[in-house]
Amino acid sequence: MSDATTSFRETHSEGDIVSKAPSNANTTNSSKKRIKVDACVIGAGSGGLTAAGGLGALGRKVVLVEGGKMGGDCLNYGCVPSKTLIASAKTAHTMRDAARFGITPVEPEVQFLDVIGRVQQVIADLAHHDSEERMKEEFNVDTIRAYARFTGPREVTAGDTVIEAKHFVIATGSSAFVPPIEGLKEAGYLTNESVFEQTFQPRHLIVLGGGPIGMEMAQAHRLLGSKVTVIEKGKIFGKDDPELVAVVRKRLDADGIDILEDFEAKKVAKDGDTFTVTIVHEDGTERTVEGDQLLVAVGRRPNVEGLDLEKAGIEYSPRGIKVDDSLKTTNSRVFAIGDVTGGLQFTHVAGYQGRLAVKNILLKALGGKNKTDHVPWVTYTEPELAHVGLTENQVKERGIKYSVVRAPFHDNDRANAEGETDGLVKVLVGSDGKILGADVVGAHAGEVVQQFALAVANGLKMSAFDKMIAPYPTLGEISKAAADTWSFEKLFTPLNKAAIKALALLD
Ligand SMILES: Cc1cc2nc3c(=O)[nH]c(=O)nc-3n(C[C@H](O)[C@H](O)[C@H](O)COP(=O)(O)OP(=O)(O)OC[C@H]3O[C@@H](n4cnc5c(N)ncnc54)[C@H](O)[C@@H]3O)c2cc1C
Ligand SMILES: NC(=O)c1ccc[n+]([C@@H]2O[C@H](COP(=O)([O-])OP(=O)(O)OC[C@H]3O[C@@H](n4cnc5c(N)ncnc54)[C@H](O)[C@@H]3O)[C@@H](O)[C@H]2O)c1
Repeated sequence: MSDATTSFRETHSEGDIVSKAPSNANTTNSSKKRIKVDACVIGAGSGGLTAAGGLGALGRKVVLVEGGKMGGDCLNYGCVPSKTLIASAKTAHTMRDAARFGITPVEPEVQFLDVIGRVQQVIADLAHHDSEERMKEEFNVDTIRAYARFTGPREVTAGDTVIEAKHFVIATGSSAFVPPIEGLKEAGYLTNESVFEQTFQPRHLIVLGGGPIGMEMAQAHRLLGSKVTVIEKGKIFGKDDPELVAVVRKRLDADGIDILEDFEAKKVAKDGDTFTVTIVHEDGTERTVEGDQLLVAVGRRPNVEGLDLEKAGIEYSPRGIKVDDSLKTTNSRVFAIGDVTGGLQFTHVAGYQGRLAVKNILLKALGGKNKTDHVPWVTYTEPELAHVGLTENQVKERGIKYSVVRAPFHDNDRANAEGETDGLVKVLVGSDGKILGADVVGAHAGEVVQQFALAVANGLKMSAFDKMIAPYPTLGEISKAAADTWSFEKLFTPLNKAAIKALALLD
């Protein structure tokens, strides 16, 4: 696949699942235009753009169908706007926090609407990358702007076009899950689709859910000056290592975010501008939280509604479309990738699966298998929280023998110079020295974890760091420090020490 292709932005009951696809099942197909293509990709988000671009670049006749905005969640309602909002929040924090650098601190005057304006501008600046024009010019991919639904095992209808294709790739992503809480619908709420288009700065933002979306948005709003309360039914950052989560928690507490763990929302009421959320602790105690805005971030649901998957014999559940390890659905001509499969929901995973689907369509059995043991993820709070490979729980569940190596940020010269000493690298090492997984918390953890992402993806051992010279002074040296600690412990066993002593005597 071309480099250009790989450079795409990897790119509501049980509750309400808001289908992005309007139901148009009653329209007949006889009056519609019919086209025949090699491949039809449904959804122009991180996964779909990558798959369509790859197939197009390799000479296939491809049609891409997008019902909403080109670029999907990542560009419009996810990664890009969230990281842009966080950038403004960090700037505000730096101004307040300047005293420790010998600079008079100032309380920033946050122009919230300008902050939101910048968010929308950054989206607009990047939109060309995921545009119909670029798809056509660079990859010879035609785009149809309509919601798609299956009208047969090898046929999709989108707007006034019936598409027959040898292969289909479903990449329709996911939507915010809205839990069935009494009064929530009536009160109204923000999701990831509306939080970046707010028209006023919340005085007190209540965030439902302490996962990555909830925590990134909670800290960003707090640093921009809003009061913030997080209501989490379990523990915040439940998928990450608690030892490292504690480091982020210390900072969130210092920022003044009110975090209520083991609390579930029972009822929401709105009176004028005020939301009152009644919450119940797992021990049964009840209390209320009042605020002027409410963000629902309690997880995602795959966009399977409205696709008429039954007509193509594609099995699915509310948790996603069923795929095998080649990403094939129960219809052997149809692949599914990204959030809609209900697996790890990250842009880089959607991109990875997009490339894999291309390989499997073109090379069939010679393609490749979907693997997740080497997938990294980063949550962009301050400090950042990053992970790659197996988690400690997974290592334990699999009965793998392992040891743990730690290297703290406070021993690193650059971290001290930058005033960023709260952090830790924690590496899980197999008995053969193989790097099984790594967690990093601290400034730029998302960059620091990349050395381990390379190592885990390539099955490298800790000894691979021996030959590496890390430039001084960098945060990357912390990874090398962890490897040095491991090598030192392995090398200087009592037996080896005795041998070295004996050799020294011979000298
Ligand atoms: C607030 C937030 C922050 C995030 N931050 C990060 C981050 O920092 N890093 C990271 O890796 N991930 C992040 N994610 C996750 C990331 O956005 C998703 O994992 C990624 O966008 C999934 O890509 P996808 O291609 O599967 O789906 P999407 O990008 O959502 O694309 C799906 C597309 O399909 C279209 N569609 C749906 N149904 C139909 C239909 N029937 N017909 C035609 N088109 C249809 C939709 O309109 C959409 O454009 C974040 C998510 C959110 C919500
Ligand atoms: N930096 C990143 O890469 C990034 C950022 C944001 C989102 N994402 C992706 O998007 C996905 C979805 O993020 P998310 O934060 O919405 O989901 P999540 O599933 O990761 O977290 C949701 C949280 O809400 C809690 N919860 C569930 N029901 C609740 C209720 N009724 N009341 C209170 N709390 C409740 C859960 O215990 C959980 O901690 C992530 O898993 C991730 O894959 C990635």
